[in-house]
Amino acid sequence: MESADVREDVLRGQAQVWQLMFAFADSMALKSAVELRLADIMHCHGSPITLPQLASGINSSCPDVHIIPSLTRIMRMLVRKGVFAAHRSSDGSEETMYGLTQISKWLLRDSEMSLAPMILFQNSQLLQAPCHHLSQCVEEGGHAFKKAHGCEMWDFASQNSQFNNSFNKAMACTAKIVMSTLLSHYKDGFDGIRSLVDVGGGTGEELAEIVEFYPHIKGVNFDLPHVVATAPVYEGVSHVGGDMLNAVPNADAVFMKVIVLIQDLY
Ligand SMILES: C[S@@+](CC[C@H](N)C(=O)[O-])C[C@H]1O[C@@H](n2cnc3c(N)ncnc32)[C@H](O)[C@@H]1O
Repeated sequence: MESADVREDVLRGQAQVWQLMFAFADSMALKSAVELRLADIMHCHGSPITLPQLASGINSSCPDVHIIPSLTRIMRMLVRKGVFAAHRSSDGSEETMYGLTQISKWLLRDSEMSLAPMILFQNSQLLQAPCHHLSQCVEEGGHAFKKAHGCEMWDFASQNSQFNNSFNKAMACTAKIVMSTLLSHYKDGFDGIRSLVDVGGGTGEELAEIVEFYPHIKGVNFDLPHVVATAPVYEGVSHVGGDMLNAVPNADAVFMKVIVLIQDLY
């Protein structure tokens, strides 16, 4: 007969399966927080906020009374994960007040340091669809993106402007975060360089950060034509479209970030 400890372990294993089974619900709740701009509503309010106040800040044609039940459930999940803070009001009303945490500050849409575009992209239906083909990739080989969408990701992006924009914004939002750390630690690395080409540089944000820090550098942002076609103008940076598998523009040094690995993934 099984001991009580073994039975306890078996039941714990079962509970962990349920947690894994519903792990997607966490990322979907996070995505909905960004879509509904919950962090921005709290930020604009400037102090902890009640659920009806949060509901009234949501851009919806529905009366608040219809919004509140589903918003309550989403907030419950997000508070449990530490995305938002919740505490009882001190005015004696017993109402729950919601506020930002160090996690939700990264969800602010208009902040310079925001992961909102990355959250929206990573959890979009278009990027989630390939995940349903993982076992098929093991069984047959091949790439999940192609199985889901019928072509490689870069070709898909060149034909689908919504996906292209969402991808480029997702990449760009990490540029400020990563580059500020890189530039403060890799101090002397750029000193002797007069020109720098960022291969697979997206819409040029990371190179713009480098050139702003080292204005003596002439920056060349190199990426696929459909990507540079949407790139903003940055002082000291020129955009060149092409395929790095054929040739890359000449420069004193080449910068590459998150490029080699993804060639294999997609
Ligand atoms: C994961 S993103 C990284 C973007 C940026 N380096 C960063 O770290 O945020 C990969 C980039 O490589 C570009 N890319 C993919 N294949 C390419 C190719 N054959 N030639 C030039 N760029 C390419 C994509 O368009 C995309 O902008």
